[in-house]
Amino acid sequence: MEVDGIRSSSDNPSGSKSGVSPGQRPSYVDFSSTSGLYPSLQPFDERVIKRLDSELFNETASTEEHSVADATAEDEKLKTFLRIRPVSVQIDNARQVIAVQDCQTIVAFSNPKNTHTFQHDRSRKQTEFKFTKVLGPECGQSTVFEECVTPVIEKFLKNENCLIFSYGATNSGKTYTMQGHGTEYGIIPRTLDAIFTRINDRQYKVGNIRPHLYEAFLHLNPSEVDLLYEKRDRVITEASIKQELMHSYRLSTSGFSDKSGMTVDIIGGGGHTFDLCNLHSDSTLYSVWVSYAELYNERVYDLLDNTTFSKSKRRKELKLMQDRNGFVYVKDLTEFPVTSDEEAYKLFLAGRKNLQFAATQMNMHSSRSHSFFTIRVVSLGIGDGLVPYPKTVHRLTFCDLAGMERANQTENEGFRLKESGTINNSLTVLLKVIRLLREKQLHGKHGVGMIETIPFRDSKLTHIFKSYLTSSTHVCMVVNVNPDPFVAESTLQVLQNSAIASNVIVYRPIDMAVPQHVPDFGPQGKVIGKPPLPPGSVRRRDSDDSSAQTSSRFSTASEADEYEMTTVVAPKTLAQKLAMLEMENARLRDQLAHSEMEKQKIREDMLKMIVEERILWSNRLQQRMLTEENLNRRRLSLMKHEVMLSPASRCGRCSPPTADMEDIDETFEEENEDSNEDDSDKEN
Ligand SMILES: Nc1ncnc2c1ncn2[C@@H]1O[C@H](COP(=O)(O)OP(=O)(O)OP(=O)(O)O)[C@@H](O)[C@H]1O
Repeated sequence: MEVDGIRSSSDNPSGSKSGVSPGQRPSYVDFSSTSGLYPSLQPFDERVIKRLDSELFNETASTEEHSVADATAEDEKLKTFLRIRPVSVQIDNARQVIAVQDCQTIVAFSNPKNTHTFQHDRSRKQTEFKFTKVLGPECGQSTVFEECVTPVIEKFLKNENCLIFSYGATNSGKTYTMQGHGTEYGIIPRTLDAIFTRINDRQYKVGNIRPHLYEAFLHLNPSEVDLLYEKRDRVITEASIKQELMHSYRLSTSGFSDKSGMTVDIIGGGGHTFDLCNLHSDSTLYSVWVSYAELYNERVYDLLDNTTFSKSKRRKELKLMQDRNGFVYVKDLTEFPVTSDEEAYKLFLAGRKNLQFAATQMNMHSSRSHSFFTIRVVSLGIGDGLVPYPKTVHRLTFCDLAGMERANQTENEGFRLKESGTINNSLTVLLKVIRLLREKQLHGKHGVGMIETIPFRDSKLTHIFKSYLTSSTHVCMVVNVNPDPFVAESTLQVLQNSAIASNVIVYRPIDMAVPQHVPDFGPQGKVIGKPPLPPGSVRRRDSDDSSAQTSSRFSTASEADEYEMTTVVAPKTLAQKLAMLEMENARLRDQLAHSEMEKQKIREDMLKMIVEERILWSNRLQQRMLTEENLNRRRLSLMKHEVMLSPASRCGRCSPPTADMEDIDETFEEENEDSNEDDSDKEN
C-alpha cells in the first residue's frame, strides 16, 4: 500500500517487517506517524523544503505540535535543549513571544502580518515546539550543565564521539552558555572538571602517544614530547592569564563535582552515579588532549598556535582534510596534552584571547566566528612488559556558533556587514544540510549513497559538521533564545530551524559500519592489515606533514590516505553528477565571494591610507604657509627697521641700502632652510 508516495511496511518487497532487507540498517522513522504528512519527494527539491517549513510553522493552524517524541530511536536523535535567557524588562502578555508550557514544551506566538508590533490579538497564531528539555530563564549555569552535558560526558567516557553546539540569534546567550561570564562558569570549564574528576588516577601523562588525523595515533619520541610541552607552556605564559581568573576557577571547581573517589555523582545527584571501573577494564589508561580552532570568514585558524598571537603577522589559514573513511579534520591543528582541568582551562582561556569579537548594536561582545574547542581522549591498553598501546581515540567537541544576525537590528556596515553575511550564509547552509538529512531520513534513505547527495561542501562549517552528523556521534544542540519582543522574528526563525534539527537521526551509515578506521594493534602496537581505498579516490601522500613521517610506529593505514576536501568520489548516476556539479558550483561561488570580500577590504584599506596621507600633506602645507607668512612679516618689519635706522633715511636724501637688503634676503633664505630642515626632521 502506498500513502502519498511513501510505502508502508506492509508492501515492503523484501517482506521484512521493518521495510529493509536482511543485513540492511532499518529506518528509524515511524512512517505510520508521518506518512499522511509528507508527499513523494525528489532530491534537492526546494519546494519540499519550503513545504516542510510551512508545515512546521503552519499559516492556518492555530496550534500544532512538533514533537521529538513521536518517532522511534529517540536515543539516536539529535538532542535539542532550549535555553531562554533572562531579560531585564517586564514583558506583558500582549507582547509575549514565547511561553513555557512544561519542561519539554513551549508555545510561540506570532502574528505573521505584523510581527514587529505584537498587539494584543486573540487571533495570534500559536505554535507548539517540543524539545528534549526546556531550560527557562531561572535556570543557572549548573542546571544547564547537569541537564545537557552530564549524559554526554557519560557517553564520551564510554568511547563515543560527542558534539555539543550552541545555536541561536545574536545576543541570545550562546557564549554565556558555552564559556560563561566571570565566575558564572559555562559548560566547557565544568566539563573539563568533570572529565578529570572521572579519569583521576588513570591518567597516562607521558604524552608520547598522540591522536592524529580524525581517529588515528602517532608515537612521539622524547624530544618531540619535550618540544610539545615547551610550546604548550609558552602558549599559556604568553597569553598571560590573570591569576584572579585561575584563582576563582580553582575555588569554583571544588564545587563543580566531587573529586574524592572513583565512584562519583556527576553533580547534583540526579541518578547519574556510575563507577569508572565498570566502564573500562582495569588495564585502561587515558591520555587527554585539547585543541581550539575558529572558523572566521570561511577560513580555519588555529587558536593555540602562538605565532598567531602576534597581530602584526598574517594568521596562517589551515586546511580541511578528509581521511579514507570520509572523516573531516583540520590539518596541522595544534593539539596539546593536558594532565589537569586547570591546564586545559588555561589553554582554553589562551585560545579565547585569539577569538574574533566585535561590538555590534545587539551585543557589545559579539562572536564573529564559529569556534571549536575539542577534547580528545586516547584510551590505552597495557601490553607485554607493561608497554602501553593505543586502543581508541574519541572526541568531545564544543562548538560555539556565531549568532544569526539581521542587518536592520545590528546596524552593521561595510566590512562588518559582509562578515555577518558570511555568518548567516554558513548557518543557512548548516540548516539546509540538516533539513535535507531529515528529508532523506523521512524517506528511509540512509547510507553513503544518501550522504553523497547532501551538500556538506557548500560551506566549511558543514564540512566540519559532516563527520559528526554522519557517524555514530552523540550530537546535542543547545538552542538559545532571547524572549525580548524586539527580536521576535529571529526567535521564531530559530525555533523553526531547531524543530527540524530535533528530528534528525545521527548514526553510522550501514556502508561504513565496519570500523576500518580503528587500527588493529597487536599487543606490541604493530598495525595489522590495511583496508582498501574508497572507490574513486586517489591515494595521496602528504609531503609537508613531517611529524606523520617521522613517527610511524602507531600510525594507521588511514594516515597515509588523507585527501584534501576538494577530492570527490567519481559520480555514478546522473543525479549524483548533478549534485556534485551543484556542490562544485556553490564552492566556486563561495570562493568568488571571498576573493571579492578580500578585494573590497584591500580597497577600503587603501582608501583609508590615501585619505590619511592627504590629511597629513594638507597639514604640512598649512604649516609651511604659516611659516612663510611669519617670515614675510618678519622680513617686512626688518626692512622697515633698517630703513628707519639708515643714516640716509635719517637725512632723508639717499636711496635704500641695497647691500643690507641682500643680507636680509639671505637671512630669510637661511631661516627658510632651517624651517625646511625642521619639517623634514618631523617627517623622518
Ligand atoms: N542566561 C543568562 N543569564 C545571564 N546573562 C546572560 C544569559 N545569557 C546571556 N546573558 C548575557 O547576555 C549577553 C549576551 O550573551 P552572549 O554574548 O553569550 O550572546 P551570544 O548569543 O553569544 O551573542 P553573539 O552571537 O553575538 O556572540 C552577555 O552579556 C551575557 O552575559
